[in-house]
Amino acid sequence: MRVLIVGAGAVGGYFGGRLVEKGADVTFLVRERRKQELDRHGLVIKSVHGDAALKVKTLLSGQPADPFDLILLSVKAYHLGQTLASLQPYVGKNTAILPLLNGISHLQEIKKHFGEEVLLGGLCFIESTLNAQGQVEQYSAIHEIVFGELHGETTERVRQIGQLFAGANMQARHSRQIKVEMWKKYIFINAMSGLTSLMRSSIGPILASPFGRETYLRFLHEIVAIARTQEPSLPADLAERILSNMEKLEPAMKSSMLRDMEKGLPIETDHLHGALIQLAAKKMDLPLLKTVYSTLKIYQNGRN
Ligand SMILES: NC(=O)C1=CN([C@@H]2O[C@H](COP(=O)(O)OP(=O)(O)OC[C@H]3O[C@@H](n4cnc5c(N)ncnc54)[C@H](OP(=O)(O)O)[C@@H]3O)[C@@H](O)[C@H]2O)C=CC1
Ligand SMILES: CC(C)(CO)C(=O)C(=O)O
Repeated sequence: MRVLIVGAGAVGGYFGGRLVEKGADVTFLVRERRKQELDRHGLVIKSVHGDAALKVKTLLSGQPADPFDLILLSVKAYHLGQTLASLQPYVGKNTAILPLLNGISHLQEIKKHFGEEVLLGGLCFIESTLNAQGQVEQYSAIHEIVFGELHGETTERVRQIGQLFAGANMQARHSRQIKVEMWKKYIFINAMSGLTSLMRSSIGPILASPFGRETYLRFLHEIVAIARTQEPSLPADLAERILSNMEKLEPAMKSSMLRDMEKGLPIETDHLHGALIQLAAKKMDLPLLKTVYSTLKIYQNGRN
């Protein structure tokens, strides 16, 4: 299976690197600066699961290549539009696109470009970032991809993708309910990125602060209320379940959004918080979600 990883950043670099380590046929679609970095130093992973320094194949957008069997999409949401436009030559009638972005609205955007057939549902659980040397740093025990057909069937291509990941130094799981799982991850990350970025803290001190737990639960309730209008099969007690899972996480855990803010980088608040507000009925009362979104927009506009 020929695999194209689009974006050799914290997510694409990590999972793509784990596939290269396994011996899979992997190419990274990158931009000029990242290409030079990878050509000069290789793809370096510093991880709690073991370090790696790998020689990798790269492709610059516009360079000729046959369509790939699988495209793993791992760019930030604010780069998606221009990235999709550059992918056209590499998408053929047998290509599957597996997006690993946080959020939901990118599914529509990908469909608009390439139609419904190519698109799989996907998400990942990993805590990783690129350091100043362009090395992938990966911190906590979890390093998992979840994937599946949006219609839920177990097709030949998802079987093949399962085989691709099998034996690599990472976890991968096929889901027959990938859309629901994407919504659950979206709710989880919406709340986690929102509050860790708003309070500029990892999760432990937030939950331990005087009204931290209460605020977290209220925020989750707002988010779950919107999500259930879109995906009614989500359980009514999801906010409580997510909070109880959050309490089991390592207290030092941060969202990738907070890590990006600490580096002064752009953030995905339009894609995560803004897109959710757009899905909400006008009459819904969303004080926390709107506070988070407007605070993060102040950061974003300040950068601009
Ligand atoms: N990091 C994490 O812990 C997690 C992140 N996620 C999600 O995964 C997605 C990716 O995040 P992450 O990996 O952290 O982001 P990064 O910024 O680390 O990586 C994105 C990469 O995409 C590259 N890129 C941007 N545009 C293009 C393009 N047109 N062609 C080729 N490459 C391009 C950037 O390269 P360049 O150097 O050229 O700018 C960059 O290296 C996000 O939606 C995020 O929310 C999900 C779970 C965990
Ligand atoms: C919370 C985490 C690390 C889980 O994968 C994540 O998705 C992110 O920070 O973007």
